[in-house]
Amino acid sequence: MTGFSPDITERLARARADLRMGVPVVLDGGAVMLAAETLDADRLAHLRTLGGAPVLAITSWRAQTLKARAYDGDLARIALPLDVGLSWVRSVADPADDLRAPMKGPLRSIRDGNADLHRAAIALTKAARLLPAALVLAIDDAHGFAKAYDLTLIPGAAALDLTLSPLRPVISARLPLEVSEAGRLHIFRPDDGAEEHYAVEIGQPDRSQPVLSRLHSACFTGDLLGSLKCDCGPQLRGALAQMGATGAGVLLYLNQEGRGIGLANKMRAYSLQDQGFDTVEANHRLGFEDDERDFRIGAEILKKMGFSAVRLLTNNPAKVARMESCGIAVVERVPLKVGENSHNHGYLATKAAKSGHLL
Ligand SMILES: Nc1nc2c(ncn2[C@@H]2O[C@H](COP(=O)(O)OP(=O)(O)OP(=O)(O)O)[C@@H](O)[C@H]2O)c(=O)[nH]1
Ligand SMILES: [Zn+2]
Repeated sequence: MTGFSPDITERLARARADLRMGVPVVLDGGAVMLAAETLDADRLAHLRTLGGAPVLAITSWRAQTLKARAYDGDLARIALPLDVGLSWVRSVADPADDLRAPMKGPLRSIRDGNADLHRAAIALTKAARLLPAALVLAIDDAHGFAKAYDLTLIPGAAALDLTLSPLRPVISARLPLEVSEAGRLHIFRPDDGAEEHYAVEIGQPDRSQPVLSRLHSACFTGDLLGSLKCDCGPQLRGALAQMGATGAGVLLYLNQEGRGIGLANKMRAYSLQDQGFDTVEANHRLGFEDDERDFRIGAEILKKMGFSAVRLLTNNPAKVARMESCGIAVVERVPLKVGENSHNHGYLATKAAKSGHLL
């Protein structure tokens, strides 16, 4: 019982908002962190006055591109040299200028300190949809430090805890659509203050039978702008059309833009793709996994709506496996091959070759 005080989930939501503004966050367990992307000169100067040995925590993907050592598996910790400023931090975190100015180093990786706290710091920057890089300084008295500077304090372990925030149905209303007049839009809101997700229900699907279903990940560029770089827009409309034609279905619109890295990072990935990297390489150069989505959200919404079995519209076998592992039976994979063009041909081929998508 915390009464008026924010619980851990709510503190994490605050921490994400703080990091997006450039405000430091304190990790219980002994560290203060700042997101590399939103760091400014003033706060970097302040960090310097605190003494100690700040490190820039990056993922091993990013370290690989920078040819820096990653001693902790998925994590690399780079010592912050004494004589560097904001532009050094930015250039380690952001691959935009890698090709133009490849030398950031030599970068000295460290082995000491609490690796889990550094991991938590990176997880928080990802959750804030920023570049996955955090400046971290060990401190002795986390509680006192947070109080002195009026900073959000979170248990470091909470950022590493992958439990799914509960999702609550907010409202649903009738929504006649071009594909079917019997449409209904449901809104689901996570307790942790993150993005809402939507379910479009077509007709009145029988809850005791497998429902024709699509888990669609948000793609602002494809869904709304008609981008030719991917196949999302035609897949969205194609899935709805099939549901309309058969009279029943449920399309989940999951706000996990850019396979979970956010629109700004997706545009960074597009910019790298213009330099010749493919969709998977671009994610890795930025420091991300190739897919950062959490499909438990989709499974949770289906269960909340009373569905336990689906005929899943997808070309992605990993999606099928993740639904099954979350307790949703996928009785059939229904292929959804639409929207191939000369611009997205390479993208679709890369997904087939590297991500296991079926052509
Ligand atoms: N990071 C990144 N995300 C992309 C890129 N192109 C599209 N996306 C995002 O990828 C998501 C769509 O995922 P896809 O990999 O196309 O397809 P899928 O959902 O895995 O599989 P299907 O069910 O077959 O469509 C959307 O969130 C898009 O915003 C890209 O080049 N980089
Ligand atoms: Zn897309």
